Amino acid sequence: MTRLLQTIEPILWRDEQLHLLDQRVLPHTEKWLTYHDSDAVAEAIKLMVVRGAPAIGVTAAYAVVLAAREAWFSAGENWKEAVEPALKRLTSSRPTAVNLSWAIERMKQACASLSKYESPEPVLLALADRIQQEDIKANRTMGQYGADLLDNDSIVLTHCNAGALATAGFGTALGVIRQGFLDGKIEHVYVDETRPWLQGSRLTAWELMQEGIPMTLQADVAAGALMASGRLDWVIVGADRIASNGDTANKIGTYSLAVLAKYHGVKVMVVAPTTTIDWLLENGSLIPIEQRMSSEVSEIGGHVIAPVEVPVSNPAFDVTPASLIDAIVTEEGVVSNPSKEKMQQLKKEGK
Ligand SMILES: CSC[C@H]1O[C@H](OP(=O)(O)O)[C@H](O)[C@@H]1O
Repeated sequence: MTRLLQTIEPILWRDEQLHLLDQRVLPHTEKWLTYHDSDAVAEAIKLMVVRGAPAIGVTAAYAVVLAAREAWFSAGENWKEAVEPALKRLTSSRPTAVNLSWAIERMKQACASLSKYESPEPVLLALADRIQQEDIKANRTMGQYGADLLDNDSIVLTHCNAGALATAGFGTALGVIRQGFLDGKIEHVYVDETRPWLQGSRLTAWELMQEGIPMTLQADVAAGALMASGRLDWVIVGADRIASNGDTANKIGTYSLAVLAKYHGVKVMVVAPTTTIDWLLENGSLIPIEQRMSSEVSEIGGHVIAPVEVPVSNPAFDVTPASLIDAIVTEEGVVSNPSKEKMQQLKKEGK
């Protein structure tokens, strides 16, 4: 029987405020932070209190509600002009995940349709709630689409965290792994620790262990040897921005996994809602790659591990060309061996 898993939901709107599960201190501390100011939410996104492309988008939608409330109280009928600067600051909080700008744009379109003489909050809150529920629904749909691609007794590897914590709930890559496990198709999951921010060891391991899904944590650098062993069937990952030809930006290290997978005959599955697809981008070379602070590499848990003032490069994402991807799973359907033509077909026909 398929149990409908009630997974954690890291974003909650309650008592007219936004509550975020602080993912910087998981797995050993479960701490919720409360926000009533959109600039504080922008800072929370930048600092990765909340992270993961879809989760960032849902969070931004609620931050627009907070910004519009403030604009209405401060500027009254001029709230539409007054809200603009806060939305710009929200949009610039992280550059790669297109879900962020997509959600803010969708909320802005709603603002444009509202009367300037009434508080925008009720309508905007209803839309933010809808965006949150749409994400969970999409994740469950993708979970089944992706699980249907798996053979029985599949052994899979995942990188970073594309789980319930990276979304409004259930997860994208982990949604496929959850549904695959529920369908009896997952024998084992290998979890890359995912340096430098350790989303794998701190977040993905936590999610899978809570649900009793058999997994093993490994150092990122162990992935090649695992593939060489011949044991691995799939690499299953999320995405932060997918170009119109299928090139995919995801956590740094994904490209390396895809090259290794091609060499070892392991299949690569990208799982992402269509809100992650940037139809305006010709290819992946145009995806902005976030450069994050040096201390994420030179320190662990606040302990300095490298020489003081060591020069650091810390790109948060890399781009995997569509040619190295076997399947892009969306809530509108699966694109096998993605190409510009096949992505256009998805856009036109959907599922
Ligand atoms: C559900 S996709 C999540 C996606 O976002 C992660 O990046 P970050 O933790 O920096 O927000 C990673 O790329 C995941 O695949």
